[in-house]
Amino acid sequence: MTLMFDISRPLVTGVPTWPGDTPFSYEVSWTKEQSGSVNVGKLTMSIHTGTHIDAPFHFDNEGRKVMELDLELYIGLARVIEISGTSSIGAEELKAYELDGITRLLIRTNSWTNPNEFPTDITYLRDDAGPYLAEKGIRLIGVDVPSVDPLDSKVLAAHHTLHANDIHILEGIDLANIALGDYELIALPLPLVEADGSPVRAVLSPLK
Ligand SMILES: Nc1ccccc1C(=O)C[C@H](N)C(=O)O
Ligand SMILES: [Zn+2]
Ligand SMILES: [Zn+2]
Repeated sequence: MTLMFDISRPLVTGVPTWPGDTPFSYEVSWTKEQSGSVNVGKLTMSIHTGTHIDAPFHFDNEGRKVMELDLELYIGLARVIEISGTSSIGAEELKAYELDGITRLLIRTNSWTNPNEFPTDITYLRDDAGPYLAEKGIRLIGVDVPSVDPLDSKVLAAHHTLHANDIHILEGIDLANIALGDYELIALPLPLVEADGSPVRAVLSPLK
């Protein structure tokens, strides 16, 4: 039996976006009747909608763009852990978890409680999370919230410290129905050459 768990948030009209950011829209801009053969869709969205990855260019003008990222980090063994009921996560909380040999870590914070609304308060990563995770060999961090920083942060300390420690960022995954443990993750970004991030279809498969 091949099981695959979809941990992506559906992209649909009305999906929550960052306050002030571009609303998501899909429309058939050229109908089958008009074209004579096919329906042709048009997509308008902020890249930071739903389940997506950030490229360093998102928070650093000199940073790498999507096509320059390490593709192999978005496929492979990932561990899903839960750290909930805390307003932030740093080395202290992370120390409780066995992370040896783990490259990709997905954290269920359970702090985005209503998926139909943009959250007002989320569990974020503190400055010492990046260095601690890097020391453990983590290269990709995934969270079930729209940001690794506080929603009102302008300095984006977690984004910067994760990047400085060579850790790639995956945001907005949906881990609500996923049992904790190890999986094969696939969350490939689109080949957007100039982009600051990319929507991803993120899935977890049980290990064989
Ligand atoms: N889209 C935005 C609009 C305004 C201010 C921030 C954002 C963000 O996307 C930041 C967030 N940390 C993110 O990486 O998704
Ligand atoms: Zn983002
Ligand atoms: Zn981000």
